[in-house]
Amino acid sequence: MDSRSWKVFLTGGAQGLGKSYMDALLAAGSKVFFVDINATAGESTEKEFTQKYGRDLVKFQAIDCTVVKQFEEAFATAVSFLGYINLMVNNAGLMDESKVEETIRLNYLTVVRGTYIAAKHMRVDRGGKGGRIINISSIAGLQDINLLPVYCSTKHAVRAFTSCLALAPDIQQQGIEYGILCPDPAATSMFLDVDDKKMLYLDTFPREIRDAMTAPVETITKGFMKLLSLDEMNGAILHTSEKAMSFRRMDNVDLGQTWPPAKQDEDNNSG
Ligand SMILES: NC(=O)C1=CN([C@@H]2O[C@H](COP(=O)(O)OP(=O)(O)OC[C@H]3O[C@@H](n4cnc5c(N)ncnc54)[C@H](O)[C@@H]3O)[C@@H](O)[C@H]2O)C=CC1
Ligand SMILES: CCCCC/C=C\C=C\C(=O)C/C=C\C/C=C\CCCC(=O)O
Repeated sequence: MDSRSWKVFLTGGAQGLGKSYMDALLAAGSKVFFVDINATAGESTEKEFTQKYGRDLVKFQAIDCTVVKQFEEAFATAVSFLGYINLMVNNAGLMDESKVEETIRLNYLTVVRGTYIAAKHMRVDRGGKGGRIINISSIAGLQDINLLPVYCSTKHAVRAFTSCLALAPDIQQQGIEYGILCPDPAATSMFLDVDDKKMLYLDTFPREIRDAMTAPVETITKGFMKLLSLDEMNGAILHTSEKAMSFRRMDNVDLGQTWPPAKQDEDNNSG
């Protein structure tokens, strides 16, 4: 567990993984402002955490994160509540292959927007106090998963975007560190409510296999807290599964001028 106390802005915290990250952050002494489009679930989570940790430590606002004005205004309200923000968690996400625009808008454009809003506030070289930005990608941001072409590409985009920011030449002056969490499938509504519109070729993915590879929410939260506990987090990509967690680096394999690749090259490149 990280010993620092954080002033946190988190998106999509009403339920699922975001709620669990907040629970761990609050238990470790942090103060959290969270937003979610689901007002009923958000208010219920706020009530639960207020009773558990105290009224001054957690605040919820119902917004649609894809609406830039709502996002900016909620961030400003969060700064008033917290004093400043030194941890931004872009967590809200959607997995539904039948909703192409909505998925790209929430999973990618909104993460870009949220990252820039937080970075503007945090940058030490522009009068801020510095901080960390953790963007939630997925195993689908590390591998090509044929069941989820749209979702998968948004998670690759989140991972690539965040890695690019971590490589900025003025990163030290910014005083910001960028990290990426890549969870395996986890037992949230995203997993429990999956159907053959949300995921392609679902019939090729038997229920027993799905269940066997799905991690408890607590396991993914341990990964989140591990990432946050690093003395130097900038550029870290942490994959967290039911069995293990491991840091990742993206490699680009040169296959030469022959296509299709030899069987051995294909196998070496299949993750
Ligand atoms: N559950 C899983 O297997 C995995 C999830 N992830 C990622 O983790 C993140 C959280 O996922 P879960 O907790 O599983 O999902 P979830 O569906 O349980 O929670 C997502 C939350 O985002 C909120 N949300 C949706 N649209 C919104 C909007 N426009 N504005 C504000 N809030 C909005 C929902 O109301 C919900 O509370 C997502 O980015 C997801 O892609 C990554 C890997 C695995
Ligand atoms: C077993 C998963 C079924 C439903 C998953 C629900 C939500 C998952 C969200 C993710 O971000 C995880 C992404 C992909 C999971 C799907 C398949 C994993 C296949 C992994 C592999 O081929 O190695």
